[in-house]
Order: sequence, then C-alpha cells, then structure tokens
Amino acid sequence: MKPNLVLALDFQKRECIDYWIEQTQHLFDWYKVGMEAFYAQGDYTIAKLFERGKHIFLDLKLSDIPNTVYKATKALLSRYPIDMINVHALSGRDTLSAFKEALMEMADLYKKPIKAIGVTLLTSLSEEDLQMLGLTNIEQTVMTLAHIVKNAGLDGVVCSTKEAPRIKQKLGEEFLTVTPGIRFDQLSPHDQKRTGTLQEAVKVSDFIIIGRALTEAQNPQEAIRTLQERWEQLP
Ligand SMILES: O=C(O)c1cc(=O)[nH]c(=O)n1[C@@H]1O[C@H](COP(=O)(O)O)[C@@H](O)[C@H]1O
Repeated sequence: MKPNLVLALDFQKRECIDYWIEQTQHLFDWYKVGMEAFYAQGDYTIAKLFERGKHIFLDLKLSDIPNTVYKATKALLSRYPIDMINVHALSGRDTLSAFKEALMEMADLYKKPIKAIGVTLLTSLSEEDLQMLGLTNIEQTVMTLAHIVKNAGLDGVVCSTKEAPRIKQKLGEEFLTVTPGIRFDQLSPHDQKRTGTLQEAVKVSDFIIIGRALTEAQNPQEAIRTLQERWEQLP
C-alpha cells in the first residue's frame, strides 16, 4: 500500500491555510498543523480540517518532564480531534512513557486510535551540528532514539528518508516512519540538511510530509498538478 501524503500547513494567515486546504484536498487525506499554524490559528485550522473529514497530525514536538508532557498531552487531546501527535525522543524514556500513557487514556475515552510518534533527530541537523552538541554519528543516534521510542510503546518515529530503511529493517515494518525534508528535483533544501526525494520516501515511509517544496512553488497550481501526476506514477 502507498504511504500517506501529509501536507505541512506552515502558515499564519487564514487565507493561506484556506487556500492550501481547498486546493489540495483531492490529493491529501492528512494535514500537519505545526507550531506556526497552531500558535497563530490553531482552533480555526483544526476545526476546518475536522469539518472536511481530514486526518490531523498535531506537530508540537512536545519536550518536557514526564508530568508536564502527560498533562499537556491530555489537555490537547481533550480539546482537539487529533489523529497523530509527536514528542521529542530526546526528552527520554520516562517522558515518552508518560506521553504514551496520556494517549492511551484519551484514545480509550474517545474510542479512537491516536498515533504516538517520537521525533528522532531533526532533519535540519547534519553530522557537524551533532558534533557541536557533543554527539556523533547520525545513523547510530537515530537508531538509538528509535529503539527508545519503540520500547516506550509509541507507534513510530519522525526521521529522514536516509535512516528510515534501517529503522524498518531493525524495528519491523509495522513501526511507523514519518519522513519530512522532501525535495523535488534540484529545489533548494532551505534549512534542511537531510533531505530525500519522493521516490526515496515512497519506498521507506508510512507518512511523507510535503512542505515548502510544494507550498513555496512559483506556480502553486502547476506544482499541485505535477505532484499529483508524479504520485500517480509511483508504484
Ligand atoms: O516533526 C516534523 O514534522 C519535522 C521533523 C523534522 O525532523 N524535520 C521537519 O522538517 N519536520 C517538519 O516537517 C516540515 C518540513 O517542511 P519543509 O522543509 O518545508 O518540507 C516542517 O513543518 C517541519 O516542522
């Protein structure tokens, strides 16, 4: 089965949020509401996606002590009809377990599954950035974090397309991989250091995050059509 395409609604203005939902709803079943849209237009964006029957990935990358993450997760899920939510794996095992516990309680209450995802190493980090943090070896660090995420009972990880094959191989096909940093052709990577193509992503991901490669295109209508054609051609 093909992965899900997820559109990152990284906007603050309602006109932009409306435009991108209207223009892409035939192609995307999943939308990601990240910090920018959530802080600027959270209630509005989530209500709009819910009315249209879209799946919502709330990407706030929670990172705090276990008690705070547990309570914040419950507060978010009691307010918003979310299908997937994430936490930073670097918050450590106890925070990940508290996050999972909150999700299970809320999923039980609302009788619906909510996917729990751990962010490994941000795709904006390179080996050099890692060294500055006193860490080494992206592949190995991502694998260590992915193991911690799996052992805490979460459903999957955010990682780049580069690490996703090994994660699938070591942690099993059912362990979800969510891959951002997707670029088409020779497009600028912007601030991303570990990018991947749609062709790479389709083989190794369960959820492929599409952001500025689409939403900053010179001609958005043409870019949406091109993405649709490419997507339909992929196996
Ligand atoms: O959790 C995420 O979604 C995420 C994790 C990560 O490691 N890297 C990353 O880029 N993201 C998000 O994925 C999207 C990538 O967008 P583009 O760089 O515009 O394609 C943004 O909304 C980021 O916040």
